[in-house]
Amino acid sequence: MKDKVVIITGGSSGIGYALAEAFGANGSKIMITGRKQEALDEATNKLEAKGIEVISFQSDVSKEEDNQKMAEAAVKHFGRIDILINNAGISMRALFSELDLSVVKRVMDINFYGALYATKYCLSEIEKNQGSVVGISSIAGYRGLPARTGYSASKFALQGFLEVLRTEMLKKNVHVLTACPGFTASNIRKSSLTADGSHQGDSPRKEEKMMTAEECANHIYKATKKRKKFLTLTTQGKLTVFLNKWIPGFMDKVVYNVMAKEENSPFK
Ligand SMILES: NC(=O)c1ccc[n+]([C@@H]2O[C@H](COP(=O)([O-])OP(=O)(O)OC[C@H]3O[C@@H](n4cnc5c(N)ncnc54)[C@H](O)[C@@H]3O)[C@@H](O)[C@H]2O)c1
Repeated sequence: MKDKVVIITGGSSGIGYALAEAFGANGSKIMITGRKQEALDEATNKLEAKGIEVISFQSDVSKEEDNQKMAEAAVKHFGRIDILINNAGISMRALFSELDLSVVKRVMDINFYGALYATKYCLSEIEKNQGSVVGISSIAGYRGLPARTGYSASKFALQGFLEVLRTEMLKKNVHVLTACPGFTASNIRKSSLTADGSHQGDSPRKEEKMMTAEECANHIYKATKKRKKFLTLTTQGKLTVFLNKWIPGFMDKVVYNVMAKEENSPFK
């Protein structure tokens, strides 16, 4: 991974920031992107203090033109792109019957279209270098989670896109990884959108009991290095994917009961 140029969207916090640390610690050159320059500056300073070669680029993944500019800026600065990690994402939590449809659109624009745009503008460079496209999906991209219609739909769509890309790139030796973390401690649940599009504010789950962002990033780093096609994390996540394939009706009940136990569950 030494000297590989890695773009990480949404790289100023959570799993994205931990990925910047993991790749950077192994000698990769990093570009982190995000919407807020202040958060990017703070993350860049912390990474530089660890001896990591890093630049930031202010960009909203849901805006196609920002992704084109991002790819151009990476090539201008580093001369190449080897790995794109489509990490930027948001979540939502509300029953579909109560949900303002603009929330689903916002989630799709970031989680699905954001990855599509970023990949579109980085792909020719990645092809030249026989590099990698990594998509950070979720267990929710294999098994729909109640009160997460928009989120699950965006991750199912992402996985469909990645599967086709992987197949199209077979003879070009471009590696495509679909990475599916399970519950990982981060801000994603606090910033989740509610039925009317406002932020949830609190996590409904015990974040301290989850995998850390650093552990998650290390798994993704290793899977990228080994050019694995799939990474499914946590025993609970693997079991969910496996059982859902064979007994989806039974899993409806299991998943309903698990999600209904969350704090302030919309089912109550
Ligand atoms: N934390 C989990 O439990 C979990 C589980 C499975 C998958 N994931 C996925 O991991 C990825 C990272 O999430 P996280 O848990 O680290 O949460 P996080 O909220 O810490 O990170 C998400 C990052 O994306 C950025 N972002 C959001 N909208 C953006 C936009 N329009 N343009 C650019 N950047 C934007 C945020 O600012 C943030 O830096 C997401 O794709 C998420 O769906 C997380």
